[in-house]
Amino acid sequence: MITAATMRDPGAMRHRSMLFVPGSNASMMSTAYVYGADAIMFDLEDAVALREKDSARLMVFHALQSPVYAGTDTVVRINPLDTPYGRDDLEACVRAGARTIRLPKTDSADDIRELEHEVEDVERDCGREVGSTRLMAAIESASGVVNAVEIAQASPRMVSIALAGFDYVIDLQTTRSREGTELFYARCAVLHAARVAGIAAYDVVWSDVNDEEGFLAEVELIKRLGFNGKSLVNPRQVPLLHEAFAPTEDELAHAQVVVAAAEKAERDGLGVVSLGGKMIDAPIIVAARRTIAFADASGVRRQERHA
Ligand SMILES: CC(=O)SCCNC(=O)CCNC(=O)[C@H](O)C(C)(C)COP(=O)(O)OP(=O)(O)OC[C@H]1O[C@@H](n2cnc3c(N)ncnc32)[C@H](O)[C@@H]1OP(=O)(O)O
Ligand SMILES: O=C([O-])CC(=O)C(=O)O
Ligand SMILES: [Mg+2]
Repeated sequence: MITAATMRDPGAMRHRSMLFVPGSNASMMSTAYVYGADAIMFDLEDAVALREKDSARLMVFHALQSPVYAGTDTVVRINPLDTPYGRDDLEACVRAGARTIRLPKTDSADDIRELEHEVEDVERDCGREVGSTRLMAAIESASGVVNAVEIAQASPRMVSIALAGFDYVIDLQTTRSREGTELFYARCAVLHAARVAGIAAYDVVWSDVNDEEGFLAEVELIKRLGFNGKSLVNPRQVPLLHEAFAPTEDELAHAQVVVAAAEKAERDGLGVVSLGGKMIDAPIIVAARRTIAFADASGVRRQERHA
């Protein structure tokens, strides 16, 4: 039986970066794995021109099976199922062993249930383990935002949900600003939906790849809101994002001391711990463990700490 627990490995929740790579660009696809993104997302949707849809699908089919992507978390953004390309995209990607399918323009839980049904048919057909393909939804409309909780909970295969800001602002009848005021409600709604469902939340892409300052300001905002990470369009954004999400050495050192004190209290049979006169309770211990997990994902060096 497919359960949420079997689909969601804790590693997927620690992802910060999901790098878009146009499925029609052979040169980008052949090198994308070197940039250290937590997940590589081959795109068959809006980055691919209509006349290249079939050739891009074939290239992604081969890239997914290439040994260079064997150790990479691969995501494919297929075309919506109500387009002439969606079902062919899905079949090719599931057959080739994509770890996650990203459904763009998800407006309702029914979109995910339809996708799940189709994925299961292909898995059975090609002899892949039923349930081995994970799903994620990109929310790109007001309907999607309003239905975000049902979408996030629509299938045990769901591992994450992403806000897609460019199409969303068109639906909202506004434009994308540098500070992102127009995205605030949607960001909070998508994030809450992810947390209710126990899955990861990804923020919008930042398209002006030369505006490093604007990108970093947005990253600070989404980190503070609680997002797991962000969809990216350019390799230069990967280290910037990872660095911004990495705890400082001081934050890591404090988290380690908190966890060590909590573990000692548990061994000593004490319920409440005091650290430097401050009470350490359960939420603080959870936050400290989260900091350590982020530090591990970011490669921040740990030192032995004792209570
Ligand atoms: C709204 C949406 O739907 S967004 C999702 C769809 N869009 C995409 O997938 C866009 C992907 N990104 C890109 O095409 C490009 O990064 C752009 C157009 C944003 C910027 O292009 P440039 O300014 O030329 O990028 P830049 O100069 O940083 O490229 C440097 C190198 O990185 C490579 N590169 C750039 N973007 C990517 C990428 N997304 N994946 C892999 N490699 C990339 C380039 O091929 C180049 O390689 P080279 O040095 O071997 O020639
Ligand atoms: O899915 C994404 O992150 C990008 C996208 O399509 C959008 O912003 O409309
Ligand atoms: Mg879009």
